[in-house]
Amino acid sequence: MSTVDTTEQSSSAPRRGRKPAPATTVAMAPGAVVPAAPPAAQAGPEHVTEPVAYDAIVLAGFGGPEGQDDVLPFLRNVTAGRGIPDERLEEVAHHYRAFGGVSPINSHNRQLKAALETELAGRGIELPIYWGNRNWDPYLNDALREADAAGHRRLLAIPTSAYSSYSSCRQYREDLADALEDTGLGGVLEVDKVRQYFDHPGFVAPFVDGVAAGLATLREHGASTIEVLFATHSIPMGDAQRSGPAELGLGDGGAYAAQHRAVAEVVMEAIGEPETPWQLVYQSRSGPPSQPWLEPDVNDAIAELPAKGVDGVVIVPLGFLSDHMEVAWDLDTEAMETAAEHQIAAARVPTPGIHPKFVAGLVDLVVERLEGTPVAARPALTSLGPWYDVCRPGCCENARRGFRPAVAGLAP
Ligand SMILES: CC1=C(CCC(=O)O)c2cc3nc(cc4[nH]c(cc5[nH]c(cc1n2)c(C)c5CCC(=O)O)c(CCC(=O)O)c4C)C(CCC(=O)O)=C3C
Ligand SMILES: [Fe+2]
Repeated sequence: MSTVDTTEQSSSAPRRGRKPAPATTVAMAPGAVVPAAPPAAQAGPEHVTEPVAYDAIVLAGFGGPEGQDDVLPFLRNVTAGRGIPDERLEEVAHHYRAFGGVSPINSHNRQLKAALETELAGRGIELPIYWGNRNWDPYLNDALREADAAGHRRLLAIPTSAYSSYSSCRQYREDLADALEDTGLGGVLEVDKVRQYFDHPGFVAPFVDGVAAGLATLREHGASTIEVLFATHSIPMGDAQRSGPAELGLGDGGAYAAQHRAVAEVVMEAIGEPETPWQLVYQSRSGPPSQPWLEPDVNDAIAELPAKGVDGVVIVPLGFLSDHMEVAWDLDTEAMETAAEHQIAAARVPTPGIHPKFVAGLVDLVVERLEGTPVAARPALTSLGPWYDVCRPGCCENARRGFRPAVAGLAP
């Protein structure tokens, strides 16, 4: 039994025991486009192809506690109005308490902001970045007030979330609309957002490096039959079905699951191992047991591996940008324990973090909107993208909460 954590492995670490990546990785180069049949990629009002003179960027984060006293107030913010019982909050608080009440997420976003500033400066783009969170200090309200005080008027938001769903897209749009309302800046500032970037080469490239390195590490440690588990946040089935615009008809898991599956497929192709078994699994489920959420859970999937003759698992945090609490607890603590229990060697792939290609990719997304890049010239590695700049009415709506105003949406 061995548990190998590749967390610290940098993308530039030598990949021993692998032949050079095959030609398919060429598709990872920024600028490469997969022009395949696009349900979403057709030019229309959802894509803005006029240049816009944005004068600042808002980095819109989730937020996390930075000490034991922050933990419960933070959790109350996250679950505000959702009737999540205190027992459940205590359960989650325990994850944070085990780490001194500090989520690494804010420090990651500070690093990302600094890396983006360096990248922008290096390209001669003079756009300041204001960082604000949905659930903790500094809040989106603070970011908007700061941008306004500095005289900015047209803001482009970069949410720290790559996929479509209520929690990963619309809720950021709604909270930005709330922040405009709260600060009284609704008529003063205009806030757009970059498209969801699940299939942007800059987001995908770090996972390609990481999965290749994870497989190599496990093989070096003697694993012979390996399965790759692409893990993302579970969400309620109803949210999944409503993720993305209904018109796309992407089936039970909606755009959310379809986007993850498509990216996972691209990653396996890019490392030249389309035949290596993989599956999409889910983590961090909450909510009452009576409510169906996306499955299987990562731990259940790991428990099934020995019966399939699998002795190594690569765990890919495909749904996340940084090693925050959902990664540190649910994957590095729980899933690693499950793997050890079942005598499966496990390697956890790094999140994009501040990988230079990821940072450059986010700046590419900003440039795309500054220049109004034609849809056909926008890089996207799956046939689902390039995703919308502006969401259709009802896109990613939350059935439980009903309609709330949101920025970056088409008028109903
Ligand atoms: C899709 C998705 C992402 C990915 C997109 C993105 O990154 O935005 C994400 C990220 C995150 N989720 C986080 C934390 C939490 N999420 C919760 C609750 C929930 N998340 C949901 C979904 C997602 N969540 C859902 C459907 C709920 C149930 C509540 C509801 O019905 O809407 C709760 C409440 C307690 C609980 O219910 O477990 C907490 C504390 C943190 C911060 C980690 C840190 O502090 O380091 C991050 C980055
Ligand atoms: Fe969450």
